[in-house]
Amino acid sequence: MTIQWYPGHMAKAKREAEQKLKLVDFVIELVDARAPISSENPVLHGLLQNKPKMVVLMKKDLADPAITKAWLDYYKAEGIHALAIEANQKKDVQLVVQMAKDLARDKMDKLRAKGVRPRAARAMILGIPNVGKSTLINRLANKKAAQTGDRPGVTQKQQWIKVKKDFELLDTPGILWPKFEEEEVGYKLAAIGTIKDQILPKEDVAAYILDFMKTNYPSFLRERFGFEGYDDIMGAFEQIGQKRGCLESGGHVNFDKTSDVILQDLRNGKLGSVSFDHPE
Ligand SMILES: Nc1nc2c(ncn2[C@@H]2O[C@H](COP(=O)(O)OP(=O)(O)OP(=O)(O)O)[C@@H](O)[C@H]2O)c(=O)[nH]1
Repeated sequence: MTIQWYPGHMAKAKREAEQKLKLVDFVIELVDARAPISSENPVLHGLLQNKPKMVVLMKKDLADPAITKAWLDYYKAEGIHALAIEANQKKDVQLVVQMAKDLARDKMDKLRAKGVRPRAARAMILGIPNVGKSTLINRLANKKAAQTGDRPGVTQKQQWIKVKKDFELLDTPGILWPKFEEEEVGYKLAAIGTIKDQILPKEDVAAYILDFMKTNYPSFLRERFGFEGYDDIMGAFEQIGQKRGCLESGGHVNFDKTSDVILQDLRNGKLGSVSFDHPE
């Protein structure tokens, strides 16, 4: 889904998320493993008040494994429940269920302590566009999972997916906007495909990726495009365009097509497992 985030849309998304939040015991916040800080929503922390959350770093298959591990260590040190997954790996999805059950158990214990009969803990998935919300909901709602029927929501009926006996998930995610404030964050989000290609010029995003790779992953550049370093970015585009056949009549390199090649190669992992945010 592509959304242009105007202030009115942001206010509406925030209102909807707030309404859904009232219905749940804890939140599953999805971020992109390649940029866990840049892909956080800026206001979620405030919306949660003291509601427990777990963080799922999605698309770990596309991220640098060493940096993902550093992120998990960081979250652990901060006392935040977090794990990294590849949505197509069943065992990874089971880890999400397990961690959610642990959070649910806390809730159940609190209810029991108050003398209230425990009920299934309810959670919702929240995150910025394209982070993998629908994919994870579908994986958690495997065929055996039953719908538990309608329960009154605030403005509409909400459907709950019974993932486990003691853990139910709201079947629609909360969608919040990405960060826009810092230019570099914008480039990172555009690089991983989280904000629309129209928002930042494609060639600028492709140039950002090449510069980032030159500094952080030069060997991946060599493996994919046949060179490591370069002095001028135009020369790098020329080489890639020539190598990948992004040519116009007269044999000139087409920079627009070359940008597409760079963006696609990064987004589908062909440039290697690349992380844009570091915990420090
Ligand atoms: N490589 C990889 N791709 C994933 C993973 N999880 C989701 N995706 C892909 O990411 C893209 C976006 O996933 P969605 O589930 O549609 O994301 P969403 O957050 O629901 O997106 P919106 O509807 O825009 O809010 C899809 O192409 C998914 O196949 C993952 O773990 N690894």
